[in-house]
Amino acid sequence: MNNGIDRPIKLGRISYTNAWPVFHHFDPDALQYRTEVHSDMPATLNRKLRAGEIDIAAVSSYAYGISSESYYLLPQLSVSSFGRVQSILLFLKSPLEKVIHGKIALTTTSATSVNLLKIIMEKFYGGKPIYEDAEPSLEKMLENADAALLIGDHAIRASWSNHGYRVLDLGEVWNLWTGQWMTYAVWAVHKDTARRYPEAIRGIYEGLLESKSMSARDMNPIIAKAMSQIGGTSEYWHNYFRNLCHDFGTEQKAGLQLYFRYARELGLMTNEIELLELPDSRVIDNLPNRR
Ligand SMILES: C=C(O[C@@H]1C=C(C(=O)O)C=C[C@H]1O)C(=O)O
Repeated sequence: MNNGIDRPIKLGRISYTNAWPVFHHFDPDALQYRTEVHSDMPATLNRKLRAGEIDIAAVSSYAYGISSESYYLLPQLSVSSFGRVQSILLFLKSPLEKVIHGKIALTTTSATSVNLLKIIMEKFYGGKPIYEDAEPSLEKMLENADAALLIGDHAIRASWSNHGYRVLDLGEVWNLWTGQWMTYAVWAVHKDTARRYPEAIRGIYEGLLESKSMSARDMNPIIAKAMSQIGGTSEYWHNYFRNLCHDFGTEQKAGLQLYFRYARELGLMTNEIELLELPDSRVIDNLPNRR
């Protein structure tokens, strides 16, 4: 079933629930071209895409930003929120005044949110904390730190525990200070792969879009799966997915460009970024440098 392409296309899937709507109904076996799905934490997918170990993936928007010259974005796909996101959370053991000059433990699973936290701490709050990478385990992280950043299902589970800490939702803080959307993840493909295998990439892209729209029509199967795998109530998950947006339109792009600008101002990235989207496959077919 490889239809003339010499190897499978490797697709990276974020294992956190926030990306499920885009992947849940995606069936690699229904595609014309062989596609292997690799499920992982965002930071691992960021690294694997960068290293060329996978071809196309949902990645941290920050990871896209620092390597954007190598990638096309898949249009109309992101993980974004306008305000509260409920799964990018800073748990405070000490008062905020101490945290901003104290020590913060950062989950090793993230790239966007650790840099969003730096923007919030340094640019918005005028602090300069020390950051320390840590495995995503709330109590362990807080043994030696004033606050801990968790994302995804680690953050969701920790928010349900009876921890007694004050919690900041970084999507909410970003929106309060900027009035903008925040985009945490985007879908990116290596330009090389898109040029070499335009139809295979187009097939994957259309499969992801189809999954997104099926999920938008009926969230119940995803909510049932989240309840059985992670726990929580149907109401919690309805509300969680209502706050998330998987589109990537003008407003989400404006918010992401502002995030990139602030990251540049803090020296967290260097280049200006053009959000270059996957061209139509007929256009790719005619690109002069197609190999
Ligand atoms: C909304 C979320 O979005 C994400 C946050 C990411 C990051 O911080 O690098 C990467 C991918 C998404 O998982 C979340 O993890 O809760």
